[in-house]
Amino acid sequence: MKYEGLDLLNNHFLNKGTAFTKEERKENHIEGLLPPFVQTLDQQVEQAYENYSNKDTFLAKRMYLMDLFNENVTLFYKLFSQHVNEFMPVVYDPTIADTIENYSHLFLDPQNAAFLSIDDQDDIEASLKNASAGRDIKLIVVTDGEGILGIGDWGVQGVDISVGKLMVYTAAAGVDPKSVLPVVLDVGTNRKELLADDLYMGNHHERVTGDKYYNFVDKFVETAENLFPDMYLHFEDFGRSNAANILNKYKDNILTFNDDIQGTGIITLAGILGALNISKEKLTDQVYLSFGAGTAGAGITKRIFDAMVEEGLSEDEARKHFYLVDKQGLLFDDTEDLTPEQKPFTRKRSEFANADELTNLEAVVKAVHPTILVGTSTQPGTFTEAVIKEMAAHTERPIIFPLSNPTKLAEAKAEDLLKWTDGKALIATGIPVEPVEYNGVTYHIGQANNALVYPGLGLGSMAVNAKILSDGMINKAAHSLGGIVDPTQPGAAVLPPVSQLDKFSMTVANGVAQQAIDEKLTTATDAKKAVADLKWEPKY
Ligand SMILES: NC(=O)c1ccc[n+]([C@@H]2O[C@H](COP(=O)([O-])OP(=O)(O)OC[C@H]3O[C@@H](n4cnc5c(N)ncnc54)[C@H](O)[C@@H]3O)[C@@H](O)[C@H]2O)c1
Ligand SMILES: O=C(O)C[C@H](O)C(=O)O
Ligand SMILES: [Mn+2]
Repeated sequence: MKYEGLDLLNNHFLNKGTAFTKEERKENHIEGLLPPFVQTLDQQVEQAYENYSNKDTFLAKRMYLMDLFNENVTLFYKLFSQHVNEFMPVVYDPTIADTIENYSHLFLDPQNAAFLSIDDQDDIEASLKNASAGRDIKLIVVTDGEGILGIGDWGVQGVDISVGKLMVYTAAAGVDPKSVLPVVLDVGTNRKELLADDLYMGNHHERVTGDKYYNFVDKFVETAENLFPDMYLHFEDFGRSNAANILNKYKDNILTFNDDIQGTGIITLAGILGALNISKEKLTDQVYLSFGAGTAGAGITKRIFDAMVEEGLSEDEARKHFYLVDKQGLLFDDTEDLTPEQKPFTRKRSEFANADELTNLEAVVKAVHPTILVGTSTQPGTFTEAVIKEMAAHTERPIIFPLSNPTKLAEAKAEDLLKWTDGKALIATGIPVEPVEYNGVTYHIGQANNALVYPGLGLGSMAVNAKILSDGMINKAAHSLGGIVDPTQPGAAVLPPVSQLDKFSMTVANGVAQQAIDEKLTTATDAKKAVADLKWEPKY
């Protein structure tokens, strides 16, 4: 189908705006619809950046960028690619949390998303076809909005996380924006203020659960697979009771990925390897404490556990290095309401003289002397001075990762962690943090956010159209981020900087594609060529 006239200007994939040449304007019947001067893409970028810079708040900046995306995808990504560091917190976390909480009130445009309602299941196929509009979809990010970041259940408003994650795929790894589709599964919401809000745009009923819920997810997966057989299916921010079930159901049969479980596991392992590269310690000597053992906490624990086993420990030996703390305190084998993912990492009460007192983080830190403390609890400020000083009293370079997002939920601030440990802590945070000056040293703080790996992992997997996403491919991604940061520099970060996101996404993509080839999960033979062939660039 040929687009011309206003249809062309209104198609954000094809629109070049003021960059349409005189000839193109004539040929496509848009002469007179634009100011006469023909601009270059660079001039458009300059003008857009000026406008962006004049907005006062992150929210206003984000709204401006979303408008730009809706007008001209090429311009949006060219601009994004030139300001990755500056735009990430605006296009993505933490600002995206504000737009999700206020989605129904801020709403202007559905941004190509497919809205699938559990109440209209016969429409699934038509909805996916309508939203894809004939495009060859290779990547879907789907959410059901139940476990958005750490802010919980936001129903259909969670669609913005699918939109935002996809924008990062393109900015970081050059995934073709024409090949992606954001999807939200609207199964209701349990957030009372949304149900009571007349302007709430989702289904006004509580979440549907059980068989009806899982059948709906099944129907979506099956329909999407039929329509888009080469698709990479990325699950995001599902609730704690469903995320792992869904991953386990599909991971051995289709090319699928759970970002909160697997993506977070990869980036945290990469961060820990980076920290150990600085401290020159061994992974198998570490004592690991997970504070918050939900989707992310348990997913990370499993990844670090697997890494210890790969480094030579038996499963039983490796398990002894792990402690999980959740709402109930330290998790024991007799703790009530354990999730299946928590069970393998519980402890026996008989291991402790004071087991019944281990109901809070400080008591557990005192009892087990962790060398690594990872926070995925959604509980702000819980890495207190007392907790951190106790930890630092028993290990030379404590590895401390407060990963809860968005900013308001982080377990601690990097500057406090450095102060409380006299600059010894090896830190990574979930959200971006400016470098911290302490005692004359500039400490760079790594961002352990899955956004540093999922784009490359996805591009590599899609490039070779791997049958599934294997543990080997995941492992490869985790080991691909080493060697970029110089660990001998004082204040070195444990992870490479977001400003190099595009570069190391390619390293991850190439490594993952090669691993898929080595494991015979693809018919492709040349990883680098496959990745380069799939990579999209913003240009006219
Ligand atoms: N940095 C990253 O890349 C990344 C990735 C995924 C998740 N996260 C963050 O991790 C957090 C958790 O996400 P999730 O998907 O695992 O959510 P989740 O709901 O599955 O898990 C949260 C866990 O914290 C526990 N918890 C609640 N209160 C607690 C308390 N007082 N003490 C100890 N534990 C407590 C809950 O019981 C639950 O098990 C969120 O803030 C999210 O933004 C960060
Ligand atoms: O979205 C993020 O910033 C990371 C992660 O997927 C989360 O749920 O917090
Ligand atoms: Mn997430």
